[in-house]
Amino acid sequence: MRGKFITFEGIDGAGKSSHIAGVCELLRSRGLTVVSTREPGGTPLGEKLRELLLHEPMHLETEAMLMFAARREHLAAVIEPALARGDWVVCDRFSDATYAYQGGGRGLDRHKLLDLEHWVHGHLQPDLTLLFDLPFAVARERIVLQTRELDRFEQERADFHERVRQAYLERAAASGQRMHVIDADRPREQIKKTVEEIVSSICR
Ligand SMILES: Nc1ncnc2c1ncn2[C@@H]1O[C@H](COP(=O)(O)OP(=O)(O)OP(=O)(O)O)[C@@H](O)[C@H]1O
Ligand SMILES: Cc1cn([C@H]2C[C@H](O)[C@@H](COP(=O)(O)O)O2)c(=O)[nH]c1=O
Repeated sequence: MRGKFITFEGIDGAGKSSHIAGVCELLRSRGLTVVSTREPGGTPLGEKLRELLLHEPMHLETEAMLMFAARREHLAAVIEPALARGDWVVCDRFSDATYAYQGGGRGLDRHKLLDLEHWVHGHLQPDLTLLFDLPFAVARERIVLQTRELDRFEQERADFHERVRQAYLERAAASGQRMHVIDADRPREQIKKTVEEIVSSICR
């Protein structure tokens, strides 16, 4: 039987990465084989593209096309073979991020993104997407506590991140049952409980 595809989304610093390992553990405890991966990245080529995308200035359309180029490689080398084997794939970001960041944040025409999406993954969509939602100011406070250098996206102004957040919420509202909005402005333990309840609902 084909595996399931779960993605995590949210503005930078929303706290999603903190919960990915827990979800993989939960799925493995139910006897499932899990592949945990991320975008942009997830393959040797994708990780090289990630470095460029996060640190090298580039034209907006170049950015969108490189996101989808990395995704094409990721789908071909990792995601599609894993799902075909019956493994479950847990991915830190996927195409919803392109609609939110390149579409909402940067203002790229949605039709161009639809064309790229159709080319790269046709009708394949995640079975479940967890959208970690919180105000930008809260996410920013969390990010500044980290001592590392901020990447190109994290360095963007508040209005960029507000548009990304809005685009995510609009996408969630239009997604039917696929996307679940999680209030991420709460203590970690409460979020963990919500995440586990949602993920458990698709394990049955
Ligand atoms: N519920 C929470 N309350 C307070 N701090 C949190 C919470 N969840 C995560 N953090 C902290 O916020 C920071 C960002 O968390 P994390 O890296 O999980 O976010 P992220 O959504 O994956 O971010 P990015 O997309 O930028 O990689 C980390 O320092 C993490 O320890
Ligand atoms: C997949 C994808 C990602 N991004 C942005 C979003 C983040 O700012 C970075 C990735 O960093 P993270 O630590 O893994 O969150 O890339 C994007 O703009 N468009 C995309 O499609």
